[in-house]
Amino acid sequence: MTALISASGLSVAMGARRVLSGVNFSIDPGEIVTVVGPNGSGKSTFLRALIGALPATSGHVTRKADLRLGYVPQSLFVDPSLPITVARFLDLPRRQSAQAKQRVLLEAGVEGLEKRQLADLSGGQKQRVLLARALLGDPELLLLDEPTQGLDQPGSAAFYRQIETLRDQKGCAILMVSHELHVVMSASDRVICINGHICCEGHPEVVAQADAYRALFGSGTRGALALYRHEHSHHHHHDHDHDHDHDHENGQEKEAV
Ligand SMILES: Nc1ncnc2c1ncn2[C@@H]1O[C@H](COP(=O)(O)OP(=O)(O)OP(=O)(O)O)[C@@H](O)[C@H]1O
Repeated sequence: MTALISASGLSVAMGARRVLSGVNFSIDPGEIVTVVGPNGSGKSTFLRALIGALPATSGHVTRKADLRLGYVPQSLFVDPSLPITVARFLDLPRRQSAQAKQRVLLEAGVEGLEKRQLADLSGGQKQRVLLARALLGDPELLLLDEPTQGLDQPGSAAFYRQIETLRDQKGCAILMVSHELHVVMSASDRVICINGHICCEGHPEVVAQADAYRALFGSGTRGALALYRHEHSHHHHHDHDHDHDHDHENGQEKEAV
């Protein structure tokens, strides 16, 4: 399988300060990868370097030719004194057909919102409209930088379920940054923990138990992780022989490094 993006020995400096060092990474079609790490650990820098918005100071990044990217920002501020409907918003910067708008709103889980004022939507609806906009270009890779900021935990969990459904239906790969480890991890095939370099990576279960991860985030997230699974009625067994009530959980395991 050809990777959509890969990085090898990627280092990025901001002025005199090295923000990322020696990062090796790749994401394949259809994969969901979540990047976690403390504040200021280089997560946004990593995303920006991967898409070519920031130059590598050493190492290199390779992107599939003509890679179709969709980007979902953290949040959207809408000035209530500037009325704009959802449909008009989706027409920026390029006019879209009514069918295209209908399709992406449906895919993002907010069908029928075309005529609503953006300013009147709930936080969760706004995030889904941003997601819908990112889907207009039929992306092979969706990048999300803390896409659920301001949503409560059930709202975030619902958003991540939507992301998973999208991947299952459209086969697009997802690369996202999130602070909400406990909510997002179950939706990920792979988690990358960054703190200036990759501290550990692998299947969510493996990362949650890795020493480097625990040193950064403590061990408290295990319980919350289990809680989230419970909501999904996932059943997990460490030998992975019996846990197939949901088949998206069967991603391969990598050893933590
Ligand atoms: N334009 C810039 N000029 C100088 N330093 C920068 C610049 N952008 C980011 N940095 C520094 O690089 C480091 C990594 O920033 P980055 O935004 O990648 O971290 P992050 O992990 O995304 O943080 P957060 O979780 O707080 O969003 C930080 O110390 C930040 O201060």
